[in-house]
Amino acid sequence: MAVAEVDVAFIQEPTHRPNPSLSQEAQGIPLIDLSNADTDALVREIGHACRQWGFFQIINHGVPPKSHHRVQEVARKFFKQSQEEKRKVRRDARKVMGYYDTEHTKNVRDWKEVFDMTVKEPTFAAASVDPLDDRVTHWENQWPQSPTAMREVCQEYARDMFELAMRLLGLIAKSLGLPARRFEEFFKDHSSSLRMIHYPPCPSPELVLGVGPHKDPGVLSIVGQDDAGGLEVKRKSDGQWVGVKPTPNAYVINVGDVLQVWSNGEYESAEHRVMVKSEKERYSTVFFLYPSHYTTVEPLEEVTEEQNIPAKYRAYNWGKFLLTRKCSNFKKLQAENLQIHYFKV
Ligand SMILES: O=C(O)CCC(=O)C(=O)O
Ligand SMILES: [Fe+2]
Repeated sequence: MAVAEVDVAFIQEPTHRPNPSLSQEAQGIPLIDLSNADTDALVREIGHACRQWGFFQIINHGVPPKSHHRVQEVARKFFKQSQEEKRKVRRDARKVMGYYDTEHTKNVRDWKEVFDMTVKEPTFAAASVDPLDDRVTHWENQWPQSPTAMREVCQEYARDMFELAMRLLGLIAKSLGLPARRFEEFFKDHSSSLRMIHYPPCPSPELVLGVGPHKDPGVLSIVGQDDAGGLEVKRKSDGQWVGVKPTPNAYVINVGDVLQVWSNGEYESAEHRVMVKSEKERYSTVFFLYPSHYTTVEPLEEVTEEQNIPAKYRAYNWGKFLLTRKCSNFKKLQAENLQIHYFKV
């Protein structure tokens, strides 16, 4: 029986199990052409996509296709190596970047292996989750011996992604009626990271998930996927899971929790998950845009006080939040990990 083939740690609760045979690719997930010379129209499109979906694809974004191909190629070479080789750059409680294959989303193990790198080197970070402890530490990357090009290829790709993320954020700021550079102050010592993910084929794709249902905690995420498919977003209008169609040379953008708080809920982070397949493996690359660790995340005055709208979220410290989440993704806990709704007023 198929159940016996996957470890029980991977098995989702019946209500969270995917339905690979019924999965439909959504009509209507916005596809936005970033080369549109009509900036006002572009800003309106972005605003609409953030409001209706919190999820959209972009094309003609200016990042050369070669940049994504190269990073996918090094990822493939890296993940093809033996477990022993990969574990030489294994992430642990002290070294938070590197290889990792036992991550849990909401306490169920994901059917995936990842390699994480921090973008700014070094990256300043909170030293502990204790709110009274104001010590700062820094995160560094670990690089494998092979493939030798991995470091350079990833660093270059991360630079491209950061530039693209800041450009998108400029358009998003405008769509909220703010100056294009309104958010820049939060990224002086940004704590963004880049993650390469490999989803191996799975004998029981109907019982597990590559990544369980979740919302991304940061500002926004940029996903580069291959042609395998499997990424699904929960449609806000009816709560239905719908597939995000792999589109050549496109990136998938999703709104994270920080943007939800900054916009005082005007834009909402979208819940998403990844299904796996029995025959086909999948590779993806995700850039997570995160502010400086010392950022106090709270609804912007321009969208609350100045418009007489009460703040819907309490302020919180980004560095503590990120570290708390990182620690909880590390192992199976007895309780739900820290979620943004805890900060709802
Ligand atoms: O692999 C993907 O397409 C998305 C992964 C994801 O949602 C995440 O790592 O937060
Ligand atoms: Fe995600």
